[in-house]
Amino acid sequence: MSTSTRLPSILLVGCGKMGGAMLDGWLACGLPPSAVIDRHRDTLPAPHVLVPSLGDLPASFQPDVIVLAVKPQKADAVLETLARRFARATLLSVMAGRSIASLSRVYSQAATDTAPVFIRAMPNTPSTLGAGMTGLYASPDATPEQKQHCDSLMRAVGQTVWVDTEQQIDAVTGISGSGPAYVFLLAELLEKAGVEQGLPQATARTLARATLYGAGQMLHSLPTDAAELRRNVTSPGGTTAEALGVLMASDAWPASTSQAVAAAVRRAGELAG
Ligand SMILES: NC(=O)C1=CN([C@@H]2O[C@H](COP(=O)(O)OP(=O)(O)OC[C@H]3O[C@@H](n4cnc5c(N)ncnc54)[C@H](OP(=O)(O)O)[C@@H]3O)[C@@H](O)[C@H]2O)C=CC1
Ligand SMILES: O=C(O)[C@@H]1CCC=N1
Repeated sequence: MSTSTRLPSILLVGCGKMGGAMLDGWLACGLPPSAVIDRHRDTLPAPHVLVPSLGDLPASFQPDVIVLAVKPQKADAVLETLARRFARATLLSVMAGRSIASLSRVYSQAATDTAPVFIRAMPNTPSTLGAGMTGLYASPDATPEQKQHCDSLMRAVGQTVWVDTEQQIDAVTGISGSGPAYVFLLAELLEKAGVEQGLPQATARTLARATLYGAGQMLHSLPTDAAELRRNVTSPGGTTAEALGVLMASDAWPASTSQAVAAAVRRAGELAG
């Protein structure tokens, strides 16, 4: 997905699986001159700056938005360094769980006279293809311009939805942040089941992946309820009904999906800090 809105310049701290996925999408959308702190990448296309640590940043560099994409457990050291360098900053955190209160506390303790504004985003890795889904929450002191900057960044790599409470970001994490992993697990399990039914592995893999792609395309392109799309596959007395009878038994998918999402949301709460 592309955007006609001009993207803000960024300082990206943490360029692993999620930071890297977003960066790929932003570079494809004409990111203005920005900087990335990363110890693994060798190059970044001009005019962007790649440095191994915050201390190596050009002194004059002032991004519109600082994107925090390190692990929640590693945030404090990063925030302490940032606070000493950027007194006024818009910080977009994609970290699961870490609350704005805990991030603000670390920032303010590290340097006095700071006025950071935190916005939380929960993206997902399909952002790398412009097919991301991001939930966003802004602290009440965020200005419309700061929110717009963060929204345009995340819309450049997919869809965005704003939520009303910070707690709801944890629910977003359990559904769409972690969600691609659930889908990839289904691909793995379908492939395995195909092999169990006598198909060559490569054939089972193609069938599983193409089926998830096709079904995903239908969900993306059609306004039809998922339940109706499911019923359209399910002939009375046919094969799908037999399979769904297994999957939809109360102790199978319905319960395990709810429990899995609840476990993710609970873990996000534990990471709040
Ligand atoms: N993966 C996902 O699908 C999603 C992840 N997130 C969130 O994104 C964040 C990152 O997760 P993920 O990308 O999976 O993790 P990764 O471990 O892949 O990426 C984190 C990156 O941050 C780097 N890093 C650590 N400390 C610093 C530092 N001081 N300065 C610069 N870079 C640093 C790490 O480098 P090194 O290895 O050298 O330590 C690593 O490259 C997490 O907070 C997670 O909650 C959110 C949504 C989805
Ligand atoms: O597993 C995690 O904690 C991160 C957040 C959502 C997806 N990956």
